[in-house]
Amino acid sequence: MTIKRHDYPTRDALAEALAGGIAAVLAGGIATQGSAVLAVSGGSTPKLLFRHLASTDIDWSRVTVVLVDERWVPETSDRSNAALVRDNLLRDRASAAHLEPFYIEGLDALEAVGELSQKFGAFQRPFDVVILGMGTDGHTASFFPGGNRLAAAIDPANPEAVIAIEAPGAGEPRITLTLSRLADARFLALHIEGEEKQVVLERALEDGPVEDMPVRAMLRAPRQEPIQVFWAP
Ligand SMILES: O=C(O)[C@H](O)[C@@H](O)[C@H](O)[C@H](O)COP(=O)(O)O
Repeated sequence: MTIKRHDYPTRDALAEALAGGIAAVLAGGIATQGSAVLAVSGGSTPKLLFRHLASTDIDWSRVTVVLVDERWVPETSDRSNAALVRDNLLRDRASAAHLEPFYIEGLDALEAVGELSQKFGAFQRPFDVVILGMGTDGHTASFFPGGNRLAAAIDPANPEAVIAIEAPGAGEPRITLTLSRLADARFLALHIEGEEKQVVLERALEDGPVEDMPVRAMLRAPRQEPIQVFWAP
């Protein structure tokens, strides 16, 4: 397992640096492929990062933004990751980017999986950039301890792009990109903040079952490049 730590004195300094790094990788993807895919997490941590990223000067019209995972709620819900991205990332210069959300009105997460798997399975591989978060229970994406499809979600040989998952700590049912779609990203960052998450990360880096702390599956995934861990107090 290789990680590279990037520690910053403040969350704002972290957001500025990480936004700059993401923008550079996306610009490289656009230059070489003509377009780029950025996969982002929801939750509370990425808001400041999104604000910084939105003002970076790249050709956002060539960027497709996808969600690492989504809570199965409409965009009118304040739990919607798609709404978080629309409100905080798809603005300023980044308003030209295209968001490909997961939520489909009228279907539950399980019913939507077939259509979503097809759609997201057809996306270019690998993604240019994947930004992960982490919960204090050791989940990342929607790979939750006790998740009903956790084994399939973190199976590196699973050919499916997305999976529906429910877990005691997850709130509503969720849709998540699978580990196999996330782990081969050209630039893969774990964005965590606060002392508590630092301690959780240290525990995750120790030996122990992935089922207890599913972020381990990502930290242990074989990669050419290290996972870039961005942390601020
Ligand atoms: O939709 C989600 O909940 C996420 O994508 C999830 O994996 C998130 O990254 C972590 O739960 C951290 O969340 P916080 O940033 O709120 O601590």
